[in-house]
Amino acid sequence: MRTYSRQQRKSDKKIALVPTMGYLHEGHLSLIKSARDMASIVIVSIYINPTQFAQHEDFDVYPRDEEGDMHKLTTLGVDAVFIPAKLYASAGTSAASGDDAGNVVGAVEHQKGAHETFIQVEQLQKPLCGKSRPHFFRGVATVVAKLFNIIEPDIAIFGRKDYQQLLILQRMARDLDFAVEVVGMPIMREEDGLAMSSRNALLTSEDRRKALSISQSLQWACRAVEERATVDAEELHDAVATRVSEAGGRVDYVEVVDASTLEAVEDASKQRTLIAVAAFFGSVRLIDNIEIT
Ligand SMILES: Nc1ncnc2c1ncn2[C@@H]1O[C@H](COP(=O)(O)OP(=O)(O)OP(=O)(O)O)[C@@H](O)[C@H]1O
Ligand SMILES: CC(C)(CO)[C@@H](O)C(=O)[O-]
Ligand code: BAL
Repeated sequence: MRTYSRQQRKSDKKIALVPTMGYLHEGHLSLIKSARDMASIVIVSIYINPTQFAQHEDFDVYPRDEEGDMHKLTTLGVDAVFIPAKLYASAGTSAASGDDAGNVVGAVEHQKGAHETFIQVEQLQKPLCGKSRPHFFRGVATVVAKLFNIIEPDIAIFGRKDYQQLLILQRMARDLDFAVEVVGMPIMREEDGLAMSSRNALLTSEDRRKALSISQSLQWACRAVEERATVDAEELHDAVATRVSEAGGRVDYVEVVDASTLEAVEDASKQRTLIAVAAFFGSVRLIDNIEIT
């Protein structure tokens, strides 16, 4: 992979990377189309990264369709697809592969003599998804750093659906001087408003209908702030959480935060505000968010 991308660099080609976990939908394809506008070489990676899944999470059932993905990518005319068999295997079952308490958290395969280095973006990884998935962002940052080192792209493109992930990767690139511009793109939605996600394929049709409560309540909250019906973060939190749980979702979190720092705010009209939701429908965990400017 590195040989290919270095050849492109030698002929002064600008390289854009779109990292994914496959099972591609229109959200991914929109990132790839933007990549095409920004660079002359577009590389897509597909890797279901075990280090970002806890052992109890859905690594084994995560949707996969390599043939379908390759068909979509060929139709879009991407220049290269990187599908590594294995990017990360952890060296041990002690603190090297565990959380602060020394527990093993990733679904990663443990192999003697394998990897033991991780990247952590200390503060930004703590709130929102970091609370219920403490292993998650360390796994993401480590594997994305490896992709950056292998491919050496000029630009890397991520979706704003995974908003905290985007902020963390921007911070990692800045803090560690990666020569990569980390760019965020808008959330693509189904016609009825549901944020596109590979995991939507795991929803029953009834849960698919219930899951609409996420985007609908976020839209409602955004209007409420814009119309000054309510700007109080606690009220917004309670209203969104109630709507999602009354629809049958199990709320993981609803957070009303400063969109740059992810710190809690009191008044949603005072700064660029992010309202972010994670909720389970059946065993499927979905995330979505809305930015209020
Ligand atoms: N609806 C969407 N709109 C824009 N970008 C998206 C959307 N869904 C995912 N992405 C982006 O695509 C990239 C790859 O994400 P990934 O392969 O995990 O897809 P996903 O649909 O988010 O899957 P999951 O169901 O695991 O959340 C990430 O940068 C992610 O933010
Ligand atoms: C960025 C990523 C490809 C890292 O594994 C993943 O978290 C994703 O698909 O959003
Ligand atoms: N896009 C998020 C990947 C994950 O939830 O593991």
